[in-house]
Amino acid sequence: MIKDGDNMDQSELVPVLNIGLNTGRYNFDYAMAELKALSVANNMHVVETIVQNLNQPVAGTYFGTGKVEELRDAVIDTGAEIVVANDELTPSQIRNLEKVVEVPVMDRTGLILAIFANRAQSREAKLQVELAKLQYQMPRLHTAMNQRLDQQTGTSAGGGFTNRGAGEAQVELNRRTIQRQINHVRHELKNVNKSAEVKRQQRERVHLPNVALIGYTNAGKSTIMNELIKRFGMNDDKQVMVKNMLFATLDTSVRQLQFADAKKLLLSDTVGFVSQLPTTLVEAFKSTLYEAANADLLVQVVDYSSDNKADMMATTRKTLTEIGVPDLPMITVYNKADLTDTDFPSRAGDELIVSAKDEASIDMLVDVIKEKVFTNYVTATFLVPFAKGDVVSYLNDHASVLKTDYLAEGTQVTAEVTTIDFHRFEQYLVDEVKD
Ligand SMILES: Nc1nc2c(ncn2[C@@H]2O[C@H](COP(=O)(O)OP(=O)(O)OP(=O)(O)O)[C@@H](O)[C@H]2O)c(=O)[nH]1
Ligand SMILES: [Mg+2]
Repeated sequence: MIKDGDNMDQSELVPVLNIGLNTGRYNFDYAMAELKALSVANNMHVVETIVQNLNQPVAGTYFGTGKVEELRDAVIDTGAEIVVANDELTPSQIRNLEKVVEVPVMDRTGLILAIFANRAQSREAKLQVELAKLQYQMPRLHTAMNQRLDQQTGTSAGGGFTNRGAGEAQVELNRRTIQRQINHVRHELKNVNKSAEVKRQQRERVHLPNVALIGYTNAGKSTIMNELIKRFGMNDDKQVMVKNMLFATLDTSVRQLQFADAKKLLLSDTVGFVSQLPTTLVEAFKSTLYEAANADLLVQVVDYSSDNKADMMATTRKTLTEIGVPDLPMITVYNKADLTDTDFPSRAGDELIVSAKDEASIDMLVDVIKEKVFTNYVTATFLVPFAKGDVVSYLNDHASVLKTDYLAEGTQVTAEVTTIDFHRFEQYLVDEVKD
């Protein structure tokens, strides 16, 4: 089930009309339900949906002539202020439709871009979305929606350009303005990337395993992240935002978790995927999903209660490939089992059926994650001279210490350590107990 927003005051939402072309795609109904949820995520309220069965879009107008007239009448009857199409439209289809319906026409790509532009938080995400939006606007300078998108997201370009009927000279001027802005944003991004890169390198130096929650939007990634932070996070760790809305998360958050046996890992919550992700946004995803691309383990979260979970998993796989995430070890977490009749928690190999709010489910998930990432541990005994107190405190902080004895020669510590730490402290080794 896709939800469309929690208790929003409809009067503050823009009335829109959704349109879609049913070309016989087997998941068409789901795609339309998702378009509605995306519209709501962009502060819109869907007053009507009109679909047409056609093998392919009409080149000039998307819908056939009769249907376009029906659409115009429906816009008048319902007071819809925008028409939102389920597919990516050509610039001329948008212009021709706008001429008839006399309200701005937006396509699925424009809608996703607008949501991202409104939600992006970090400077890097904002710049990536701005870049994607400028690239999308470039060939669509003639459309009314372009102007609206611009006003809505308050781009630095300011309003003013793109009026229908604007002269060619004006359009050319605007094109050059956009090109300059694209260059500027690209330049800014390089600087931001540098500082993000420094932070990443710092994290890498800590040598902690990196686990990333990934998957389709609204699957419950952030909810699972918060349950894990609640139980295993550091004291000052903030929770991440959970919302019953598509694209609640647009930036990656990384938190450190520590378990009772002192083992630690880094957990990242990432932006959710959606079908028909605009190609201009793939770049933006690439940089925000750096954490996923460099993870030791991917935890794919799937809404088990959705009839469309197979498609969502296929889209997730496809998007991971598109953004260049390599084939990493992955477990699959079928979430929201509480909304189904299936017993949970349960596990079959690398697949779990859980509910994020259920304690036993989180325990099972933690067990599987630990089993996957803490594989290179050895139990060893080190005799550390008293002068090397920092080594003992390091072991206390980073390893599961099983036994400590104060001997005449120094502190003797038996601990479970990573193979990296094992080699680091090999000089103090007394006895390696087992693998
Ligand atoms: N019933 C039920 N609801 C859940 C469960 N897990 C998450 N939810 C709800 O599903 C909605 C989406 O959860 P999020 O954690 O924001 O989903 P997300 O995968 O982070 O979504 P994006 O950030 O948009 O990619 C919220 O309303 C959650 O409360 C679950 O196990 N059972
Ligand atoms: Mg989220």
